[in-house]
Amino acid sequence: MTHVRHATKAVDTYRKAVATAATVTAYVVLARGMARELVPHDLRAAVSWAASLVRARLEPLPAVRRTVIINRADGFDGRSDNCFYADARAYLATKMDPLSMRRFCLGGRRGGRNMLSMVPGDSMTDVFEGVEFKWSSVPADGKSKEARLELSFDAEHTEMAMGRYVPFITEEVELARQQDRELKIYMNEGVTWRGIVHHHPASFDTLAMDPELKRSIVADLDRFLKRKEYYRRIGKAWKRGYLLYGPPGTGKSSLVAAMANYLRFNLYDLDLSEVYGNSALQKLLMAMPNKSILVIEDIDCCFSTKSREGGKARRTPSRTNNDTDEADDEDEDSSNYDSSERAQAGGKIQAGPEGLTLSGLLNFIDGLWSTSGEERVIVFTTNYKERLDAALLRPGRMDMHIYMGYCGWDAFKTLAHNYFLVDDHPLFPEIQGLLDAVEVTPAEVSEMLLRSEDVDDALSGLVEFLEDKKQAMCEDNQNWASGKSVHANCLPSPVREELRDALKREVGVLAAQQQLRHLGRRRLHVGEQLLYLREQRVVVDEEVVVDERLKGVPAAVAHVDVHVHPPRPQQRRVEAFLVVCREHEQALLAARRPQPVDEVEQARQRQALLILHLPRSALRFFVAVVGVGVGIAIAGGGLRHRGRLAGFP
Ligand SMILES: Nc1ncnc2c1ncn2[C@@H]1O[C@H](COP(=O)(O)OP(=O)(O)OP(=O)(O)O)[C@@H](O)[C@H]1O
Repeated sequence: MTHVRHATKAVDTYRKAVATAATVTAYVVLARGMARELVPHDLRAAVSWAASLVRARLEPLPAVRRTVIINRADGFDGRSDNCFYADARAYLATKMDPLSMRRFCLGGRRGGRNMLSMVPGDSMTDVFEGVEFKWSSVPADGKSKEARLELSFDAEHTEMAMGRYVPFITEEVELARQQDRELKIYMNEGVTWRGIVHHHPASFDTLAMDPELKRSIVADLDRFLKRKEYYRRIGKAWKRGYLLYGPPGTGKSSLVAAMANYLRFNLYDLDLSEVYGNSALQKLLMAMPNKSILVIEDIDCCFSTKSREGGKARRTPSRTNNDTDEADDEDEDSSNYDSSERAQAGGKIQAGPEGLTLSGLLNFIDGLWSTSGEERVIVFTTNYKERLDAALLRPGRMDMHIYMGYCGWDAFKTLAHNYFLVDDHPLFPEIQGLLDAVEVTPAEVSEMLLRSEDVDDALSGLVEFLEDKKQAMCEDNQNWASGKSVHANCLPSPVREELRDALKREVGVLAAQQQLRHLGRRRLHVGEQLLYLREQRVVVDEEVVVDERLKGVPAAVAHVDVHVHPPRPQQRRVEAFLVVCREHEQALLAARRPQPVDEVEQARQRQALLILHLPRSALRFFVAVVGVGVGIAIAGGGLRHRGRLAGFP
């Protein structure tokens, strides 16, 4: 019943509404007819004009548009290229979505990729800060022989378009170009830089290190990039310094490469032993462009202690700290060096005002770079921070000190992910426990992971390696305590340091370093393997990356094994084998086999002479192309064969 009552009520309401509408319409028609009849035509026209005036006031005006024409060729002569045309095309290519376009052009390679572009006659819209900008590709016509781009927008946004949008496009494209460009690494040769393409794959993703530290480095680099105005305002050169320190093989060079890849800056690897004086250094530094990274590796080896202590007896950087010790020994025992070596060394060792000290170098960099150039990063690396000059460690000198340490759990997980894309594995807990117990470098772990493509095999191999290391460490600790022979790498760090110093002091390992320096080698990984201290005989195997830059060239990475046999200080003998490894493993073995001393001596002397007289580039060529697979022996007091020396009293 209620339902029927509701329906009847609705029908009544509807009827009333229809009747009212009909009445209103009838009145309007009637009023219109009467107005037409009664109101004079002029009055009606005046009312209509007034109404249109009010309407025009209330309605918005159609927007005035501005159009910017961007020709392919430049303004006046029409012969040079218009840079902004290329920028705009590159920018639009990144904004085009092929899925939403009916047709588009493909071509004009950039950074090894094909670029999309509009078909002449088509247009697209880009939105910047909420404002629409219309881009059209206009075909050639009577006005212009070449197709052009047109950018149109509402006139009220003209200021924004020219002041922000156009510069934004240029900056974006410049940034993308930087990302696309091939990076280079430059080495100093005389007073010039020589560059080769730098394809180091290291990135912050692949770098195995403490994640917090990694984040802080990236944040620091980002902040540095953004602070152009800040540096200008405080009147300082726009540069940032990083000191990387830690044991060999912990990723210092990899971090430098990751920085270069992240910033897209070229690397300038300064070998101070090749710099003959202040003016040469000045020329080199001045020749470095903006957006570059200056790297000086093993900075602790570049300056003598005396120069560090106040410059009383300054020398050029070609001598190492360690050399200094040796030099002191030389005073006691000048028979250690023959006159030709002395002459050779003398080519670079000059006392006096021309010599560089570390603080001098730093001031030089500050001075030169504050007057010219900007956006530079400077990186020093060292294995021994404690040996560094106070000038370098002074607050404000190097902006960030970064310790690259042994492989921890987080670092291992990064490596495992890099090599096998695994984030978990049944062997992980065991590995974690072992990593807590032994000191192992990321380089050692990487090497173990590289040994097999099968994750189970590789991780089992790593577990075995770590267990051996742990075992050796325990044994060596016991041996060390009871005065027996030791495996130095497995000793606790302080003891190892002590040993290293003792080794240097007692047996002059650095005689070997001095020799190796003449081979143009870059870095020395001191990895003492066996110390038979009680027998007063030391065998040191030093692995030397002859030249980091040769990586990637087949057979370019070499080992130098240095064997020091020091019965008495004045009878030191140093033997160095420079052996191209990997593909030439056989040659390495052959070179180690006992051979008649005379033959070996002659052959090696020839090679040594050849190498000593070759410039670095030729040395690299020699090593890389000819593939020197045999050892080069150099002895402190003459060349000798290992077999003979092993029996030295
Ligand atoms: N932290 C790391 N992350 C990833 N890989 C690493 C790391 N450390 C070392 N490696 C691996 O070991 C190799 C050697 O490392 P790298 O040359 O960077 O060490 P380093 O600390 O610079 O050594 P050195 O002090 O002897 O110059 C690298 O090519 C890389 O494969």
